[in-house]
Amino acid sequence: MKLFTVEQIRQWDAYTITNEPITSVDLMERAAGAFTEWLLRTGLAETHREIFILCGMGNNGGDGLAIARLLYQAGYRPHVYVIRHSERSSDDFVINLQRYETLAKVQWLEDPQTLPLNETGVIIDALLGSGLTRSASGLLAQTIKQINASKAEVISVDVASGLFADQANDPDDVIVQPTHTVSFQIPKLAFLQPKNAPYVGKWHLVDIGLSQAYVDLTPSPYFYTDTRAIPVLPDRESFSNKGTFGHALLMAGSYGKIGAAVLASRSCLRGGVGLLTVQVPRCGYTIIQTSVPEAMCLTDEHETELTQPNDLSKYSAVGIGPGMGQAKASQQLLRQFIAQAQDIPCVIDADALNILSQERDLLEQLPAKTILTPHPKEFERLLGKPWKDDYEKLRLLQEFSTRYRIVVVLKGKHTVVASPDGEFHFNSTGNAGMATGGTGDVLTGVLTALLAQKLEPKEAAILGVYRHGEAGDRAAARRGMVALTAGDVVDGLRW
Ligand SMILES: NC(=O)C1=CN([C@@H]2O[C@H](COP(=O)(O)OP(=O)(O)OC[C@H]3O[C@@H](n4cnc5c(N)ncnc54)[C@H](OP(=O)(O)O)[C@@H]3O)[C@@H](O)[C@H]2O)[C@H](O)CC1
Ligand SMILES: [K+]
Repeated sequence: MKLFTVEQIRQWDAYTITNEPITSVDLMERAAGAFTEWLLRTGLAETHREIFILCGMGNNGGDGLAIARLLYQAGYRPHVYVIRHSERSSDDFVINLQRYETLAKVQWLEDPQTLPLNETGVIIDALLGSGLTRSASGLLAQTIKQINASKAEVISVDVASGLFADQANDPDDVIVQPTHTVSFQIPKLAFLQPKNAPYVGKWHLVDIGLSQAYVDLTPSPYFYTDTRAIPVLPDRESFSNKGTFGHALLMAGSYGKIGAAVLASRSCLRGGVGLLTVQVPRCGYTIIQTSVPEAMCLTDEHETELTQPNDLSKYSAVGIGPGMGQAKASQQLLRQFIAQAQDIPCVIDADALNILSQERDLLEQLPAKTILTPHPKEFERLLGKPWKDDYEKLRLLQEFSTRYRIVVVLKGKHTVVASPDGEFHFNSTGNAGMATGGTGDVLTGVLTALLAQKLEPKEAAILGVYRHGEAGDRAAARRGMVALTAGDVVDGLRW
């Protein structure tokens, strides 16, 4: 799914109004109808619950008033408040105010302290939406503080009031902290940024029928990987043999961390590779041979560390780094590996990334088909500097990916795949149970398997990250997030 900036969403609105055609107030009616249907379907607005609808004077407030009317017509009796936060009001706000007032009165809120909010009620937050132009202050900020203090269930319309939909907020901004955000048509970029988690809650999309033609015509670097957008593996022909699906090499493990090599190997096999060779230090030989009998084991001459370069020419892809440690000899090995692997697709992870951060000249020499898989701390080390906010992080990520012509998988709740063509693909699968040791090694194995099957690095990264998260979701469904281990993620892989 393509994602847009606030300015593009405004143009999308206008394009739909002109080309469908539909009047803007009817489009608002459609948005309010979709929100109300969601609300009634979820049972969050049961009849015994008090419903408070807090409206601004722009189109987000207009949505709030239209929702109030639809609920009223469905038999509910919401308390509707309007806040005078601006000199101006939008035309569709005015129309919807008049329509509501044919049924009941609204209250113009003068003093937020008087709001009778309580924890058994449900608050519909329609103060401000994507039209936010500055941080909330004054009466608006006081109202938002009251909402957050109420402990009521809060449902934000389109976007939490006070949250910028496509740029960073200041750390001390006052922003609604909703339980749910019900957003129109597409997730806003803000929903995918880690620092915004408290200002999004669980987010849901409702379809308001904005023009598909506009989506097709409008370029954007931002994408959300949902089921409709994942790349596919080629079909397995009935005459294929194990050679068809590539021969992968994993270089992983050190004394005390052979488990990382085991996990990456198991997931590489579940990723569909034809043949797998695992290079581990001597101490890992028996472990690999007994716990991953499907793999061939290549033992390093060193007892506890990876040190030995080997002939890479027979491998279709290599994954290097899980559990590898950062011993001097392993640093030298990585240097030799990079020099040798120029024509081989490879995944560089974990300790190998930390070695790259220290030996920065190696970044300039990375093979053309490289995927790096840092978590935020590792990426910060690779950059050599921290970022100011999540959006600056994305800019730096894009610069980094373009400069070194590599795909970077930045791991997190919405893992983002950045590619040298400037695109960002945010992942939609996975869960907090996966924040546990070894899940990164599992991802490295999967990505190596996909590269070995000749997927391009960008497609391999988007698909592998998606399936890895999906496997984690299966594991969480079976065991719960607390009990989830990296091995369960391997078991959850399906294609
Ligand atoms: N395509 C869609 O998704 C549709 C969205 N709809 C809804 O419309 C809003 C966006 O509406 P818009 O009128 O553009 O913006 P807001 O309602 O968010 O804001 C209105 C005005 O508020 C003023 N403003 C902005 N920031 C502040 C602030 N910090 N303090 C006080 N006032 C503020 C500003 O006006 P000024 O002239 O005062 O600057 C804004 O213009 C979207 O989120 C959806 O809910 C449609 O209903 C359907 C299609
Ligand atoms: K809102």
